[in-house]
Amino acid sequence: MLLPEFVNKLSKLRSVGTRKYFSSFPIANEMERTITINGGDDRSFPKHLNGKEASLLNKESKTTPYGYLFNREPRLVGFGVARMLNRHYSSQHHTKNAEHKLLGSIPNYVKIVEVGPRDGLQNEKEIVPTAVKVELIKMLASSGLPVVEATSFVSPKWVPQLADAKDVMSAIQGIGHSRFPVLTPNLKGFEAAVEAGAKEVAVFAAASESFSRSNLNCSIEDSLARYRDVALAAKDHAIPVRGYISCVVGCPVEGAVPPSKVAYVAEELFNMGCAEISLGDTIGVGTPGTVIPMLEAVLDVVPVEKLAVHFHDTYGQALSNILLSLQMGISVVDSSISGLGGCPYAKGASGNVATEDVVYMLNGLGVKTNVDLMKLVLAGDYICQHLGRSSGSKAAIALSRRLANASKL
Ligand SMILES: CC(C)(COP(=O)([O-])OP(=O)([O-])OC[C@H]1O[C@@H](n2cnc3c(N)ncnc32)[C@H](O)[C@@H]1OP(=O)([O-])[O-])[C@@H](O)C(=O)NCCC(=O)NCCSC(=O)C[C@@](C)(O)CC(=O)[O-]
Repeated sequence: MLLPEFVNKLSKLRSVGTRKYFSSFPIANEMERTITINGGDDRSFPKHLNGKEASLLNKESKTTPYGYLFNREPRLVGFGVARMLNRHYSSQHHTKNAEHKLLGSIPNYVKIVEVGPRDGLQNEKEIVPTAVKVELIKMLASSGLPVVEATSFVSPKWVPQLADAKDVMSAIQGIGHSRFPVLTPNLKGFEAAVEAGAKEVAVFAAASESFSRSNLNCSIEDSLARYRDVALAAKDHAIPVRGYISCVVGCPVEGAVPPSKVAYVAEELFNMGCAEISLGDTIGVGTPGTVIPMLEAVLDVVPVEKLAVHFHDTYGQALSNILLSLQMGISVVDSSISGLGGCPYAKGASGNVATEDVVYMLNGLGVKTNVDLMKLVLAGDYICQHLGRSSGSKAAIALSRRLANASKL
């Protein structure tokens, strides 16, 4: 599609029924911005496009950088249209919402920690090629995500999918502005991670004894002892350590987990120097009814600014749990692109909350994330194509559908 045709298409969009959405939209500026972004960043055109359309796009990409294809149902979609939808669903329409008395306590900015390349992929049976992982990480970083957890330096016998951790780390050195922490279960993993260029690491304990044994092959106390060694070594290297706690409301073996147990582990991780503590509902059983008492117990021992939440969406409760966590002052949220994920040692647990859904909700609340939702949708499309499955993000599915409909007008 050439530029004039594309602009025609946009004018048509403005004149047929979509006026109420787009009438105040500064098309010229937005087109300029789109062209600048795409012109300066050739990765805006993912390399996973199909046959004829891909070659057309490649051929035209220098002169028509606003063209974009979704390859599941090949069609040319104006990237400007994508941007318009992005704008339509952005916080610009909702900046006042956070001033409502029910939302007044939520933070102005939320840091999203993208865990898709690690938590999202670790459970995949088929080995995902290193190049695909690297491309995914690059796409996620280019969407503006401040933190993309890249991989794990764990035993390849335990998690074969992430056996290429060293290669992934070497391929992403120096890209973008995101931080790329990695999981390290012990000193051996920490040393390997540092050698591979990791600048941040994460340790992972559990609030349930049974889960600790199945995930780490040791008791909670033994895991904390290992993590003290990792924290000491990290201090020597000036490397920040994040501490995860799994099973903060429920365990696949033990059932309900008392808030006091979570608070105990959180305080231990905090005291050993963890810069951030992420509270994981590993099997996604929590509701606001169980998450509130757990958070209250942890907030008694760890300052709110050190806490993050990490919800899986097995029972569809993740967004409500995130909203109440924000209302309780937490401003760091973990999520996974397209809702990928599930822990190999938590059978039946479904994916993490989808990053696209979290960003969509935060945009609607007028909370800043600095993440470009449409670029996330493209990253999700890329990895779902590779895995041969549809997205677990409702927002991504709805936005893709709107794009498809807009392109037909
Ligand atoms: C902790 C261990 C290693 C203990 O595993 P082990 O078998 O008890 O350990 P070991 O010390 O006896 O070592 C066994 C073998 O592993 C090797 N090994 C030992 N350490 C490493 C290492 N770091 N990197 C590479 N290799 C390692 C070690 O060298 C040895 O090799 P061998 O002599 O047999 O050839 C194992 O249990 C493990 O790797 N567990 C990781 C499990 C995992 O990654 N789970 C998923 C992440 S947690 C999660 O997803 C939850 C979270 C964070 O997302 C939050 C939430 O949702 O709740």
